[in-house]
Amino acid sequence: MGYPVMLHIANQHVVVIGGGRVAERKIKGLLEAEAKITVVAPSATGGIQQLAAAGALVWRRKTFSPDDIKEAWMVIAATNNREVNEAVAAAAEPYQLINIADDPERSNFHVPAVVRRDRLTIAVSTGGASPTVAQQIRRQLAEQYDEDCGRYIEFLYECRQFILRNVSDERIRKKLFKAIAQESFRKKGNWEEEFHRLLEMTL
Ligand SMILES: C[C@@]1(CC(=O)O)C2=NC(=C\c3[nH]c(c(CCC(=O)O)c3CC(=O)O)Cc3[nH]c(c(CC(=O)O)c3CCC(=O)O)/C=C3\N/C(=C\2)[C@@H](CCC(=O)O)[C@]3(C)CC(=O)O)/[C@H]1CCC(=O)O
Ligand SMILES: NC(=O)c1ccc[n+]([C@@H]2O[C@H](COP(=O)([O-])OP(=O)(O)OC[C@H]3O[C@@H](n4cnc5c(N)ncnc54)[C@H](O)[C@@H]3O)[C@@H](O)[C@H]2O)c1
Repeated sequence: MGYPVMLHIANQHVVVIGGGRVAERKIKGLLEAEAKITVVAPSATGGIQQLAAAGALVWRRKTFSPDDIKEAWMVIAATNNREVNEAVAAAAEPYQLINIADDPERSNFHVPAVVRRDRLTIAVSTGGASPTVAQQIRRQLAEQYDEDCGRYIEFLYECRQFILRNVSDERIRKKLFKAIAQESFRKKGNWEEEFHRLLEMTL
C-alpha cells in the first residue's frame, strides 16, 4: 500500500529519460510543481521540443548513460525500451526517487492521476491496478470539484492567514476556521462580506 505525500519539488532537479508521450505527460505535471527538468532522449515529442525551445526545460539529445542521473533528486524512466528502463533503475542510488514507467516493482513511487484547483490537489491511485480507472475517477472528480471550488479554497487560504496573524485567542481561531469551512457558509457565495460579518460578531 502506497503512502501518499505532497512533495515540495520546486527547483529540485528531475531527470526524465525518454521523450515520448508518457514522458511529456509526466513533465507537464512536474512543471506545474516548478521542478527543474532535464530530458535525456535521442528524440522528443513536439511538445517537449517546444518546452526546450522556450527554456522551460533542458533537453539533452542523446541516449541514456548512468552519469545522466548522478545529480538527480528524482528520476523518471519512460523510454520505449525495457532494457534501457532497467538500466536506469540499476544506475539509481537507493536515496533517489525513481519511477520506471513500465516497471512499478522497481520504482519507489508512482504517479497518481491529479485534479488541481489552485491550492486544492486531489490525487487518485489504484495502486497500479488500472491507470485507466484512475483516469476515469479523476474525470468524475474534476466535474464535481469545479473552478469555483478552487476560488473558495483560495479564499479559505487568505482567511486562514488573516486569522493566524490577527486572532490570538485559540478558541476563537478554531471557531472561525470551522465556520468558514461549513457548506452553509460556502453556499452563501459572498464570502468576503460574510467573513467580515463573522469577524465583527465574534471579536
Ligand atoms: C494515472 C497516470 C498518471 C500519469 O502517468 O501521469 C498513470 N498512468 C496513466 C495513464 C495510462 N497508463 C497506461 C495507459 C494505457 C492503458 C492501460 O494500460 O491501462 C494509460 C491511459 C492513457 O495513456 O490514456 C499504461 C500503463 N501504466 C503503467 C503501466 C506499467 C504497469 O502497470 O506495469 C502501463 C502499461 C504499459 C505497457 O503497456 O507496457 C504504470 C503506471 N501508470 C501510473 C500512472 C502508475 C499507477 C497509477 C495508479 O496507481 O493507478 C504506474 C504504476 C507507474 C507510473 O507511471 O507512475 C496516467 C493517467 C493520467 C490522467 O489522465 O489523469
Ligand atoms: N506509466 C505510464 O503511465 C505508461 C503509460 C503508457 C505506456 N507506458 C510505458 O512507457 C513507455 C514509453 O511510452 P511512450 O508512449 O512515451 O513511448 P514513445 O515511443 O512515444 O517514446 C519513447 C521515447 O524513448 C526514447 N528513447 C528510446 N531509447 C532511449 C535511450 N536509450 N535513451 C534515452 N531515451 C530513449 C525515444 O527517443 C522516445 O523519446 C513504454 O515502454 C510503455 O510501456 C507507461
